[in-house]
Amino acid sequence: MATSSSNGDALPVVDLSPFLFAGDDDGARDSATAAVREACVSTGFFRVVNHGVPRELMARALELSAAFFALPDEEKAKVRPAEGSSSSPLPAGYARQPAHSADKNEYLLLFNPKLGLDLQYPAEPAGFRDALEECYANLTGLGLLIQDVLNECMGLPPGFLAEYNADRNFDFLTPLRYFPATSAEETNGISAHEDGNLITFVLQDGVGGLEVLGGGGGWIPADPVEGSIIVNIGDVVQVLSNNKFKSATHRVVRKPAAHRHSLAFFFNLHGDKWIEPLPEFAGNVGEPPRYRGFKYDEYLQLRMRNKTHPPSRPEDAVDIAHYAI
Ligand SMILES: O=C(O)CCC(=O)C(=O)O
Ligand SMILES: [Fe+2]
Repeated sequence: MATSSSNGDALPVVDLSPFLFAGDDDGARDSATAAVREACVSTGFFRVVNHGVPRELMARALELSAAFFALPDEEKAKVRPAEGSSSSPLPAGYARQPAHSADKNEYLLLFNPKLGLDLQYPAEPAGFRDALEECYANLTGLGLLIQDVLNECMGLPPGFLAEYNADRNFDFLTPLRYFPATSAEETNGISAHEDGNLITFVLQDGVGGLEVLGGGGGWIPADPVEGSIIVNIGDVVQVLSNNKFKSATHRVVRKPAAHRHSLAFFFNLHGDKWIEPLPEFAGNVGEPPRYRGFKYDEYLQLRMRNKTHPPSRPEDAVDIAHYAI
């Protein structure tokens, strides 16, 4: 079976084995592709299994991440390239959300290890850096695979997205730690948002709290299922598809008495790329474009400003509606 909705799982589940192992018939690929398409036009959120990323690596990376975030603040603060010393697309390394932010988490922002940026990867705990680099490589491979599936779902010429999004230097990996909820009212871990990139992968520990906004307006839990990876579609795909494919609205609700750890990987477009609805979803089908064109880096910087200088009113944060026509 290519797809299933396993017992009690609120998310569509897509089995990627037909794409990874030779010998599978086209029918299994077609039904997995159809399941991805259905998820993309409804919520932009699904779960993948048999994705090829080793279970052992996922568990090891999350465990070492918990050990890193348990280090004293002054140790964590060392994992930060000096201001102006680095050429990363966004500020790399360790950061904690500002105290006045509604988001209650701390994170590492890690770019392609091949960029050779000093001090963005932690030296402690032992083995963490290796695990992160392995995750980076594995999740890049998964991004390339899902991108090809999306290309098919969108009915684009073969290899179109792979060529449009061929540069891998703006992808980033973020280990995150959410603080335990302190009261029944104070549970926000990450406010409802959409991701700016193409495709996001989330690996999570057993605590739970990630939720996606369903078509009917209710929040659907993306419960932890060992070995599975959560996939969500981001703004780049929503703009290219002229709103046909949804950039998933999601949030993290904090639980009492437990830190939550996750690893999110953002398969992303290079900042120099121009982005606007593709003719296949606009002019060619008689639809007006729903977004004006923009250089992607402008949007990335505006989004980072939301984090470093959170506006006092959440509705003033810049999101993709900024470019809507
Ligand atoms: O930690 C998670 O589960 C999700 C993180 C997230 O949505 C983000 O960093 O954009
Ligand atoms: Fe997100």
